[in-house]
Amino acid sequence: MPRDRIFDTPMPGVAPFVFNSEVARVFDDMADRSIPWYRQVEQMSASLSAEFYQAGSILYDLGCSTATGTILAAEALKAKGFDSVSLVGVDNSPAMCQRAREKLEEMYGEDSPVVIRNESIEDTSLDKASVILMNYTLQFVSPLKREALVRKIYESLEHNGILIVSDKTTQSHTDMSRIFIDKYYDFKRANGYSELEISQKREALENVLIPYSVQEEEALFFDTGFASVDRFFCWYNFSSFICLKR
Ligand SMILES: C[S@@+](CC[C@H](N)C(=O)[O-])C[C@H]1O[C@@H](n2cnc3c(N)ncnc32)[C@H](O)[C@@H]1O
Ligand SMILES: O=C(O)C(=O)C[C@]1(C(=O)O)C=C[C@@H](O)C=C1
Repeated sequence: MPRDRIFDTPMPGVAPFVFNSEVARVFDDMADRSIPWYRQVEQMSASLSAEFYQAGSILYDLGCSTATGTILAAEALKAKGFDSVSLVGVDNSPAMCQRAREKLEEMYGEDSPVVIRNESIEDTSLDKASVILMNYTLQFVSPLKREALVRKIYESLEHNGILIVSDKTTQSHTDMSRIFIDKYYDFKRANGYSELEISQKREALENVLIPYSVQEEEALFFDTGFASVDRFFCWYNFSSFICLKR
């Protein structure tokens, strides 16, 4: 797996973070070293997906990147005993879609249960959806567009369908946000990122990754109409939610 060294040389002016080919090439390592308990959260998302997937329906993975979570979900559905499963990964980065298709080809050859769409999640159609995954992606959608997007997701879901969302969050008080962010930077240091990498990435993500508080995120899902909204994972400034439509 190629190592993420994107921010390890001094940059005179740090450009806003984009999911380009440079990022796509190292994304799996970046996610492993930058997202707390990344593989476990993806596995938990896959396992919950298998509980709620309905035969004949489609699982969507919005902002699928290199399809790591999509593949885990496909495997969890198959392990649950569904004869035929259908999954759609959506990402607006051509480089991410290309990497996702390469991984799917390696894993399944001609028989992939996953189709990758290079589209924006705002525009993509979500027919026959029983499970929608949106891990670490809503935080990159403009706050002005989040409500409309979650409404579209809610309306697309079948009865008893679920939305799973993971995001970086702020806390209910700025002092606590600061402490949690410090803990997060300790985590990055422990995973081999230097002070330069941490500070340049922080600059690149400013106004690109816009976190909501846990309360704002929960309110967004409840206000859209979800019958239940529960956190199934929390680590300092990262949370994962499962939202059920009744
Ligand atoms: C942090 S990554 C998501 C990781 C992935 N869900 C996982 O769990 O491994 C965010 C992804 O969302 C995609 N993305 C951001 N905004 C998008 C949009 N409006 N439409 C489609 N994809 C989007 C980016 O290209 C990127 O690949
Ligand atoms: O906030 C940071 O510094 C991060 O690196 C987090 C984060 C994320 O949560 O999506 C940002 C970009 C990459 O996609 C991987 C990790």
